[in-house]
Parts: sequence; C-alpha cells; structure tokens
Amino acid sequence: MSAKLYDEIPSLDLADFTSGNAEKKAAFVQTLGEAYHNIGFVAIKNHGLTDEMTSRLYDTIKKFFALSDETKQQYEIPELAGQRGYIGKGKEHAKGRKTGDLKEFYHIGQLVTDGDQIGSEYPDNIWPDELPEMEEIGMHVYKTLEATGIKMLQAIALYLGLDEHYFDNKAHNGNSILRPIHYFPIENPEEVPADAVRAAEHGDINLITLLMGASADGLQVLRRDNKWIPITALPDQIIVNVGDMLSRHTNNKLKSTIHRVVNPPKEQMKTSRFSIPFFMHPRSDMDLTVLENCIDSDNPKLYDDITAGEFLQQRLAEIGLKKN
Ligand SMILES: O=C(O)CCC(=O)C(=O)O
Ligand SMILES: [Fe+2]
Repeated sequence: MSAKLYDEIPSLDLADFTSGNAEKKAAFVQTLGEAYHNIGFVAIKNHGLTDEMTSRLYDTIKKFFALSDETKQQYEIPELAGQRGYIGKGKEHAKGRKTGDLKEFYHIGQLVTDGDQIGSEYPDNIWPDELPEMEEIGMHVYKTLEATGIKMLQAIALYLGLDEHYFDNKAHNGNSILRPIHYFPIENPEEVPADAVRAAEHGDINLITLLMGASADGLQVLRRDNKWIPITALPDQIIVNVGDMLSRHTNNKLKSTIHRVVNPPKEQMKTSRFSIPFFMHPRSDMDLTVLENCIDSDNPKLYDDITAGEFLQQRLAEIGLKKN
C-alpha cells in the first residue's frame, strides 16, 4: 500500500460503521485501516458521548484538580503503581526519559458488574470525598467510551481480515483506564527543568486510545517523514489512535504513532490545559503474539510473544509508575 503523508489526521463518522449500510461500513473500515497503517490517528464523530456528559466530567475534574496538593495526595496510592486514583505532578515520565512530565492526573479503572471472575484482579476505584458526583459521571463516560472502543476494534478486526468480533471477548471487562489530565499552570518557567514538557514524546501502551479534549492546542503527532503535525479535532470529535499493544499484535501493520503535548509560549505557561484519554486495554491474559496473517517475507516477525498483562507491567516500570 502506498505510504500517504497526511497534513491533518483523517476524520470519520462512526455512524457509517454502525448504521447498517454495507457500503458505508466497508468504506469506514478501509479508510480507518489505511489511516492506522499510515499515521495511526483518526478523529471521529458520533462517538456516543453527549455534550452534557463531556461538560459534566470536565467540570468535575476541574474542581478536583483545583483542590490543594495536600488534599489530592490523600488519593495517591503508590502501591497501586498509579493504576487508580491521583498521580501527582511530575511523577510520570516518557519511556527512555528521566524528567517528569508537567502534568497531574487521575485514574479511573474497570468496574465489573456481570459476575465475571476477572473482577477480582482489579483494584477498587478511589473516589474523592470532596466530589461525590465524580463516581457517577466518571463511570458513565468510562462505559460509554468502552462501548465505542469495542466498535472501533470491530472495524479494525475487519480491516485485518479477522472475524468482526475477534477482539470482543478479549476487550470485555478489560483493564482499561480513563485518565483525566491537568497540565498545570507554571508561574515561573525558570523553576522547572529546562527539558520538562507537558507530555514528552511517547507511544501509548494499550490497544487503542480514545481521547476527549484534543481540541485544545499542543498535541502533535510525528509523521513518517519525521515532521511534527498538530492534531486538530472539532468540538464534536474525539481522537482515536493505535497503541503499542495493537501495533505489536499486527507486526506494525497498524502504527502506534509517537505523539507529544508541547508547552505553550512562555507567557501562556500560567494557563491550564485539560484532556481526558481513555486507554483501552484488553484482559491481561490476551496473547499479543504477532498475528500470522501480518507476517510475510517483506514483513518478518518483529516481536517476541508476550501477554497484555506482562507487557503492561514492563511498561509501568519503564515510565516510573511501578517501583521494583
Ligand atoms: O493530553 C493530550 O492531548 C494527550 C495525552 C496523551 O497522549 C497521553 O496521556 O497518553
Ligand atoms: Fe498518549
């Protein structure tokens, strides 16, 4: 397939995939697959979130991050390797770096309600006493994005020549995480390490990421020709990108594209930026062994066999969230 150089990431309508029109569905699958092969990112509309849900979650997390550091730190549990609750300023760094990112965030994890045994693998969520509304809106957005992610994975499965429902049972009650992020204001830019950025360049760990809030400035993706291009999404779109687990499983046929959040100009460092990614993980026993149909003489097998759970533990240590 030809390598395309996009100036902006392709936009798609998820309703084309779900509406029941076979032609539109096939076109969605093809456009999505080509975009993921070439740049790893798309913007989609009709993702299932309403404006009301989006603004309620933003209002809530803005109130949370406005609490004092001391209050927020009550919800930080290092033993959970940052998998639930609050993660303080500068704690996470990109793989291969030491300087922490200029962000603080909160992790909301899976809630199993159908009696599935896997529920016992997951730590309970942590909810702040100060914001009783966070649990309801947080879980509502979590479950909505999870359902949207399953549909995106169905389209991806078709593009890969797999059964449409290949990922369904692997993603059902998966170890996904909703991560509201606050890129905090910096009054005096001289006081932070010279190489500190909001989010240093990285690939996401998981299968796919569904990102709310990319309409805010600063997010950039590294194109195949090594040029950084800004991500712009319309207010009614979310971004959906390929993570390292999916890239591995497909022998890089689908690209987990490197991206970053750059700092604003110095005089605007005093402003906050918020975003809310949903990192879609499968169940930890999913086998990420490279798919047979993604290996041929031009594309030799690039990765060792590993499960999703093992891959996650490795990466959490590499980004500073899990202490050995
Ligand atoms: O804040 C954003 O726009 C992107 C965040 C991101 O890439 C991440 O948390 O993995
Ligand atoms: Fe990311």
